[in-house]
Amino acid sequence: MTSAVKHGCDHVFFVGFLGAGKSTLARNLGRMFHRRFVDTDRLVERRCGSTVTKLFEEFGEERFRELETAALEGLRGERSLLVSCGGGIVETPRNIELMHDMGFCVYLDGDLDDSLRQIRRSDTRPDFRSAEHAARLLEHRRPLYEQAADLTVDIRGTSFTDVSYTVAELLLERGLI
Ligand SMILES: Nc1ncnc2c1ncn2[C@@H]1O[C@H](COP(=O)(O)OP(=O)(O)OP(=O)(O)O)[C@@H](O)[C@H]1O
Ligand SMILES: O=C(O)C1=C[C@@H](O)[C@@H](O)[C@H](O)C1
Ligand SMILES: [Mg+2]
Repeated sequence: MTSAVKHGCDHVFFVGFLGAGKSTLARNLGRMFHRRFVDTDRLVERRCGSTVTKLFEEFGEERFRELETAALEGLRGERSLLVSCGGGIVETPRNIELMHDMGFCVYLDGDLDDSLRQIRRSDTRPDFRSAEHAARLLEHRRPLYEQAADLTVDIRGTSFTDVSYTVAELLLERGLI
C-alpha cells in the first residue's frame, strides 16, 4: 500500500486529447506490470450494450457524459486499475473529483498534429469534426486536463514505446505501480 492510496482505491488514470495514446499506454503498462487496464469508453459501451457513436447519435452528448460518470463511479469497488479515459472526461467537473478521489491522474500532453495524424484512420468519432474544431477543443480542454493532472507528461515528439517507459519510471518512482 502506498501513501497515494485514497479511499481504498489506487487506480492510475490517463487523460489527454483524442489520439494522444492513452489506451496504448494503459495497455502497455498493464502488460509490463501485470496490472488490469480498462478504458472508460469501453466500460460505457459494455454497460449500455451500444457503441459510443450510437450513444451520441441516439441520446446526445449530455447523456453520454452521465454514462461516463456512472462508469467512473463503478470503479470504486475495484483495485489497482490502469484506466485510459475518454478524451472528454474532464468536461464533467465531477469526473475530475472522482479521479482525484480514486487514485492518481496522468495527463499526456501532446501535440495537436500528432493527435490528428493518429486518429486519421478513425471514421466513426463523434468527438472529431474538423481540424479547426479540434484545435479549439484542445484550447478549451488543456486547462481542464491540467486541473485533473497529478502529473503532466510532455509527450511531444516521443514514440509510443518511449512514452510507456518514461511513464513507467515516473509511476515506479512514486510507488504507484
Ligand atoms: N506503437 C504505435 N505506433 C504508431 N501508432 C500507434 C501505436 N500505438 C497506437 N498507434 C496509433 O495511434 C492511435 C491512437 O492511440 P490510442 O488509441 O492509444 O490513443 P488514445 O489517446 O487512447 O485515443 P482515443 O482518443 O481514440 O481514445 C491508434 O489508434 C493507432 O492508430
Ligand atoms: O473527446 C471527446 O469528447 C470524446 C472522446 C472519446 O474518447 C469518446 O469518449 C467520445 O467520442 C467523446
Ligand atoms: Mg483510447
